[in-house]
Amino acid sequence: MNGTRAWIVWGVGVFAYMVAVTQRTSFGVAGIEATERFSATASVLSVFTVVQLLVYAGLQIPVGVLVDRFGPRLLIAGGAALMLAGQLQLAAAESVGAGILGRSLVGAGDALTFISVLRLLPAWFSGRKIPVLTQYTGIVGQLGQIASAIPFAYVLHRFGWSTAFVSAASLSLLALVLTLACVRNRPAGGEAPVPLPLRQTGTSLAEAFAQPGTRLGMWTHYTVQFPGTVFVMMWGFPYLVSAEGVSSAVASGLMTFFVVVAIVCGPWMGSWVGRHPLRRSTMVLLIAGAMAAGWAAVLLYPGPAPLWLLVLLVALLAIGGPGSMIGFDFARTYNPSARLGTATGIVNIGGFIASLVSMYLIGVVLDVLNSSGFSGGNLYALDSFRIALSVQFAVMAVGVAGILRTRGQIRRRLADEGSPLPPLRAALARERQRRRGERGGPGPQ
Ligand SMILES: N[C@@H](Cc1c[nH]cn1)C(=O)NCC(=O)O
Repeated sequence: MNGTRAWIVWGVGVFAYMVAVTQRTSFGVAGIEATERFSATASVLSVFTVVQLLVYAGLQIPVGVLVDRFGPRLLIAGGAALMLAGQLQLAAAESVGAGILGRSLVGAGDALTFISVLRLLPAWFSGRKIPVLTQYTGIVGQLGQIASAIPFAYVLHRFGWSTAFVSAASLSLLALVLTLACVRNRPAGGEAPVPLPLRQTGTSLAEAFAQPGTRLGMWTHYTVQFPGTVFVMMWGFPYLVSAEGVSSAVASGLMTFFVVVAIVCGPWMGSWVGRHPLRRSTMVLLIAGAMAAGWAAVLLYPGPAPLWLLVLLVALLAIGGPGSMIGFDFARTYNPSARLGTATGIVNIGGFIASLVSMYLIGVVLDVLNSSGFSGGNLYALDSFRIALSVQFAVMAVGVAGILRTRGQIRRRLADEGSPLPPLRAALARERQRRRGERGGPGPQ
């Protein structure tokens, strides 16, 4: 199944996703210009991002249902068309309302893209390649963030607002044309999943949600995706610069390091998941524990944290991106192909809901501490951030509880079906023997 054609289809799909990430992150780069163009305060500007993320999260389940019904090609093309329209609208917008309309269109187009690209994988590839390619899809997509941080920012500063957003829009036009020309839902002669009658769509959604594997995927995505998203999309920069006292250049360097770590870890995690499908949730819990330990170390450090500790924190937060992709692997392995898009949509909501809730709560706590006088007039004081960022432990605890509950349900089902999960110690011993065997040592006794 994995011929040249499959690589072309996946390559174009990933390009479309990378362009979606560029459009998603382009507005963040243009914050200062946006303040001037729309004569808006910081909180009005944050509405642009919140609305965009709300549209994105709100559309995940409808998009999942649509991708099962109409196939990924139409949705990836539709996503590119919406983002093209959104960025052109933003290029011309001169009022806050017109700008928010543009960002909403971008959020909607973005929502259509990622789960549709993931939906191409089981149609064009097989076996252990799928978790690895799932990781690569996420990784290559993140390069879109670099495209908005460097070339988009250059065009914005050199040629101005409208030229920059029209240039960004042209990337979506290219993605649209390439998708229509190269992407097919499945190989020629491949079996098309029988589309469900419309009235069964609700049943399929309920069945996807009732499957504990889907909910395990959703809680996985919820638990390990949000700390990195909150850091990169909203609070990381003000925290590093205003509270920890690092320079803007160092803060930018740490943000770039974040992308690099996610890129380096993804393939390794994909192949690990392919080899240990029964230990995926353990890996997720380890990642969550490491992220919580990283934040605890930084927040409890007396005074500003040393740079090495901030570097370690950023590395741990970055691992959450590839870690959250394990959630999609749960959706794929526990659902039949006909409702895979729906299940993927449910999973993808998790991390974005947790991110929105955390971003909002951190802002509220900072505001309350400032208006009570605790912050001494500095909204972004280190001690205020220590308290506000601790909100994330509570959000994460909810996710960990969800993971433990759903994985317990799955394990009980496996035991009832007569194939209980072997203890972790036995699995690790088997893995050691396998490695010894690979190195030419004595094989299993
Ligand atoms: N977890 C992210 C993608 C990712 C992969 N590696 C680092 N980040 C995710 O869920 N993405 C959904 C999307 O639409 O981007």
